[in-house]
Amino acid sequence: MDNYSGDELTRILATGTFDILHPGHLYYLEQARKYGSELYVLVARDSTIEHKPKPIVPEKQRLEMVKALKVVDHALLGSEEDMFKPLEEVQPDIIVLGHDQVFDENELEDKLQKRGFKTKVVRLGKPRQCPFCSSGRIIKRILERKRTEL
Ligand SMILES: Cc1cc2nc3c(=O)[nH]c(=O)nc-3n(C[C@H](O)[C@H](O)[C@H](O)COP(=O)(O)O)c2cc1C
Ligand SMILES: Nc1ncnc2c1ncn2[C@@H]1O[C@H](COP(=O)(O)OP(=O)(O)OP(=O)(O)O)[C@@H](O)[C@H]1O
Repeated sequence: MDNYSGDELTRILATGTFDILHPGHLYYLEQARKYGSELYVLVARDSTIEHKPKPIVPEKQRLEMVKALKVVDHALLGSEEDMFKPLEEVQPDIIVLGHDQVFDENELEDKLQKRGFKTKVVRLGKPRQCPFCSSGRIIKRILERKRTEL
């Protein structure tokens, strides 16, 4: 899809954990913002994160930091029970998935349709490459540094 250039309001939704912010997150959000005129960011709840280690930073603090980013128009915490519930409030036109997010875009679009949403789903391509553009890698680095100090 081309970058957004129209006059109408197009709501974009980006999602993620955003534990320990880094430039990769910024890059993702800036790329997502290009698809529309208003960027909503849904921050995952501590209790729902099961595909990787639980975040270090608690959900309210992760939300506060995401909200403060210039590229973000609105940020909210997700639901603990039903991932489609917050979408009733946001009503996104487009959901932008990051390069490595665990959802299949066609499957997600089908599920959204079944729930009555006309939302499109797009997936971004290449990630931003930098040594610490990953929360997991930052944590690993801290642990290595501490281990050598012992
Ligand atoms: C459309 C959509 C809705 C989501 N809704 C919720 C939600 O309500 N609550 C939640 O905790 N996570 C929700 N998530 C999942 C997370 O925001 C996040 O994408 C997922 O945990 C993968 O995280 P990661 O990319 O940071 O690894 C949703 C994801 C998508 C794509
Ligand atoms: N380096 C990067 N370049 C582009 N997008 C990124 C990058 N790092 C994270 N993202 C995107 O940011 C969103 C939130 O990512 P997430 O919170 O999982 O961070 P992460 O650094 O990838 O975490 P982890 O290292 O624990 O996997 C996802 O959509 C993810 O694809």
